[in-house]
Amino acid sequence: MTDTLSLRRPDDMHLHLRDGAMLEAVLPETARHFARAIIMPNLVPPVVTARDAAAYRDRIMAALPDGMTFEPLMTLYLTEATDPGDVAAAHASGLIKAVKLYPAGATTNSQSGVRDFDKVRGVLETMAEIGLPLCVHGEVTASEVDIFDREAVFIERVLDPVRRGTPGLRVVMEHITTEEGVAYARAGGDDLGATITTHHLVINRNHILAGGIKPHYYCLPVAKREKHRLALREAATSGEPRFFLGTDSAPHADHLKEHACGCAGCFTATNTLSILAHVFEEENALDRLEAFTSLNGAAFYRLAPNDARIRLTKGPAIDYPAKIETGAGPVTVFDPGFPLNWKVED
Ligand SMILES: NC(=O)N[C@@H](CC(=O)O)C(=O)O
Ligand SMILES: [Zn+2]
Ligand SMILES: [Zn+2]
Repeated sequence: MTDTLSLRRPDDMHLHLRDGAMLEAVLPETARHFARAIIMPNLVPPVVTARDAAAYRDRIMAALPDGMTFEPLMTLYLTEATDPGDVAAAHASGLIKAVKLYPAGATTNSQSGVRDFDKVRGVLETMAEIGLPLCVHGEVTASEVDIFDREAVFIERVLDPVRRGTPGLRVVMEHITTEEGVAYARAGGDDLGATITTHHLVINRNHILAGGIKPHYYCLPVAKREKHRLALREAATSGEPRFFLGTDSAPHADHLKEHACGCAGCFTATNTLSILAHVFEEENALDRLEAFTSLNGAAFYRLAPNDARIRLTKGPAIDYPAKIETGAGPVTVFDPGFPLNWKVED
């Protein structure tokens, strides 16, 4: 029986660090275990220009506690006014690793996102030329589309036409939640990747709604029915290069989650690796955990994998905080609903 695991230091290819007091509190939770992360740009106001991204990167590095190392991989928030020249320059200088597409109104702080895809055609064409990935929040926003169908409908109505209209565009389907998402990612070539979150491997929609509403399990895309969770577990543990970890760890202060109109997002940075080891062990796939957390994402982003390693050991249930304190209020740590026996060693 395996009770020790050594992995190359992981990368989180979809992370929300926020800003200010929240950034200060959540950054160490990620930097403790992860070497790098793709940093989501949905601040208020969003990170739209190269200048915004450089300033945000500096604030992240200033918030990093002494003695910790971490490399933020910056992204730009795509708007209908984004300048292709600014994007190309930010890529050429090494400042940004991706551009993020939020359909306007799809999720937290997406109101500056894209409504009319014709308006971003020039940027997408530039990105295809220079090989810069587009990270996509893949949900339609049409009010008549059922929230549980919004990902599958997006693939058909938006993602597939955009990809066909911009040959060579490299795309990451972010936080996929459905068997349709898994199948579409699999049908693509090397220019298509997909992130899978920790929480979508653990919860289905019953966790949110059965026996009382559980706001800390509410995120977007919303967790779907059990067959979709099983499809995600199969994909994540398959070792296939197109699937990699993007935790989408998305902190919101408790008073904004436990609210009549609660925010979407699960905060998983603190215990993600312990949960993933548990899930991969259940699927008899511990030998493929490193591909998911540390190799596949780096390869997609054309980065060398990290040289440093982390070690996990299996033992008595670990302790982790139910909440972390932040200057913006307490933030609840995702509760997987089972004890965690895999511990990341210091
Ligand atoms: N995933 C979420 O539920 N929330 C994210 C936004 C996002 O990634 O869609 C957030 O910024 O809070
Ligand atoms: Zn999203
Ligand atoms: Zn996100």
